[in-house]
Amino acid sequence: MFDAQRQGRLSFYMVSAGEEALSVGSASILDKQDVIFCQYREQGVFAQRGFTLNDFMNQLFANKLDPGRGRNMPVHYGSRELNIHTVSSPLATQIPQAAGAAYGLKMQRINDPSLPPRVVAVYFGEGAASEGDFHAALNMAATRSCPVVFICRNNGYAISTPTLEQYRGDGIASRGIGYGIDTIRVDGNDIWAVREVTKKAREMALQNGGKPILVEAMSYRVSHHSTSDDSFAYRARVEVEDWKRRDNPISRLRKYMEAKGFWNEAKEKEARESIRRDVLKAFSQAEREKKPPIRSMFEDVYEELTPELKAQMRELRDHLEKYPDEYDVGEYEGGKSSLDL
Ligand SMILES: Cc1ncc(C[n+]2csc(CCOP(=O)(O)OP(=O)(O)O)c2C)c(N)n1
Repeated sequence: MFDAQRQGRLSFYMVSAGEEALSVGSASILDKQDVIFCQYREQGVFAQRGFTLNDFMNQLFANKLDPGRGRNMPVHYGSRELNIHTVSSPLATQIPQAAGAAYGLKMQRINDPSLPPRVVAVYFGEGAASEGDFHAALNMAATRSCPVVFICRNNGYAISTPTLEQYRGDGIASRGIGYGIDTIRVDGNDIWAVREVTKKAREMALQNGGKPILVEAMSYRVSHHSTSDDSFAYRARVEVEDWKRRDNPISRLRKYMEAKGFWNEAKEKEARESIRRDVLKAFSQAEREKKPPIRSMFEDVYEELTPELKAQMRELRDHLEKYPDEYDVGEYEGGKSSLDL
């Protein structure tokens, strides 16, 4: 998808390479009923929970099958069915929202003890943890004893800011202690360690009516920050190549599986080929799909269109009729007629 952006077929993309163990490993332990808030580099969480290739592609191409109706930038996925709140760009806003959601879950269970125990898991980068929202969220979750697992992905960089310039203390973990929150730091590139820690964190978060837990998972951002970034302007190519080779969570898992006899070169080749085929199929399907109706830009704020919105819609329709050669309305579901009142 990064290459597709370079070919001009997609407006924007963010890669999560190097952080797969962290997102897939933690999500594989969480219950399907648990509520999740992501930052934007947790594709593995979505995939592990059942977000399909078509779901990813429909959002990336902002077509009519995207439940967000094409209103978000690519990579801002969300899924009501999978209990994952929609990714939101302003950094760290998801952290207090997660503390609040966890408080909500706690209150629901106090009112109705027959409800199943659930936690909230929230992911964020070490850069986002410099925002005031991070601190407000931890304090609120600690004082209100909210069942939330804060999962910090410490991947070494916040765009061009290395951790050396991000904080002077001992990373993010030491902050949890200051708020009275049980905290653990884990090797985020070891999928088994991540699973173990998430399992324990979830159990602890549900103890005694609920409490927050902070996990700091150490990893490395192998990719550029996004398609808008060239990371070799601020870090050496050799540093990235070294991390890819020496501490890649996928090759680590592969070596483990090969040693156990679960995996080999033939299986690897077959998997890579079939995954590539599936990705390209979903890609071309989503690319061909129509965009949401133009009308949808006026909808979903009010249950019914207000007189002002109707007037604006009429104005837009008149404008499109006046300049038919300037706009390609054919790529939108229903074309201009979606603007008929
Ligand atoms: C409030 C706010 N400030 C700045 C930005 C611009 N911005 C987007 S991502 C990013 C870096 C975040 O780094 P980190 O939280 O460590 O996550 P990573 O990208 O490393 O996964 C910045 C500064 C933003 N989106 N929102």
